Amino acid sequence: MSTANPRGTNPASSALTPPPSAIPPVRHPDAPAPGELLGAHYEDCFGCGGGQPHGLHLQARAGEGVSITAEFTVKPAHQGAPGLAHGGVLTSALDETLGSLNWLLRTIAVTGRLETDFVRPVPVDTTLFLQAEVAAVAGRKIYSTAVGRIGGPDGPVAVRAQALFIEVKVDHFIDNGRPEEIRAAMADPDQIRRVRAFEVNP
Ligand SMILES: CCCCC/C=C\C/C=C\C/C=C\C/C=C\CCCC(=O)SCCNC(=O)CCNC(=O)[C@H](O)C(C)(C)COP(=O)(O)OP(=O)(O)OC[C@H]1O[C@@H](n2cnc3c(N)ncnc32)[C@H](O)[C@@H]1OP(=O)(O)O
Repeated sequence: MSTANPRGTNPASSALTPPPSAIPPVRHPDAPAPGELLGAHYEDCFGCGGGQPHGLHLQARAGEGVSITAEFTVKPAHQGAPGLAHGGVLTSALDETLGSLNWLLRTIAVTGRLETDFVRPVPVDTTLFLQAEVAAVAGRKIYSTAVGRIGGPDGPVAVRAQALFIEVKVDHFIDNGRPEEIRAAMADPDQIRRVRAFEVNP
């Protein structure tokens, strides 16, 4: 996937254009190897968790450099129009894929802005083949792009997105999440291990 013109003919808003001071992303030395499945970052995540019956159950795999591939199959629960995926659900799949990129940087970050181009309708039962990469980093700001294809990893483009993620500390979740879920997450050793992996690294 090229970052030269990730949206085809549609320009992104200026907030999604890296500033001149931006630098190329650096893959963390402990990032999962290319081809490795990342697994869910949180069991109850709508995008990747196994604990959400109607969630996307998106599976992301590390790619080369700071890139990710992922697959998501549209289920009847994801419809907007009869037999077609809801646009917001497709954007969620893009958001999740783009968010997964931050694992390769070992940075905790949240979506600040996300713009989606819907290029083709996506029918129920279709698998969306997603590819995403970080284009540039400027301080806490991470600029990324993603594309979703149908029919196969090299099939026609159905959706494209450009995003700005903002780096946050783990306190972002602790301070803002509903206490019930935060307490449960903090009592789960697997969850703590996943978060610590980010915190102890430079
Ligand atoms: C113990 C339990 C913990 C459990 C945690 C579990 C897991 C965590 C680990 C790993 C996660 C891994 C993968 C996640 C994968 C996928 C998930 C999908 C991702 C999401 O779905 S995540 C949900 C949606 N997301 C939000 O819920 C964000 C709500 N929001 C805020 O929380 C604040 O808004 C925030 C923090 C974004 C910024 O706030 P802030 O105060 O920290 O920083 P500030 O405002 O100063 O912005 C700094 C610079 O970014 C620029 N900037 C900011 N926002 C911008 C925008 N929208 N457009 C253009 N520029 C923007 C400013 O202009 C400034 O730029 P400059 O530095 O140049 O002045």
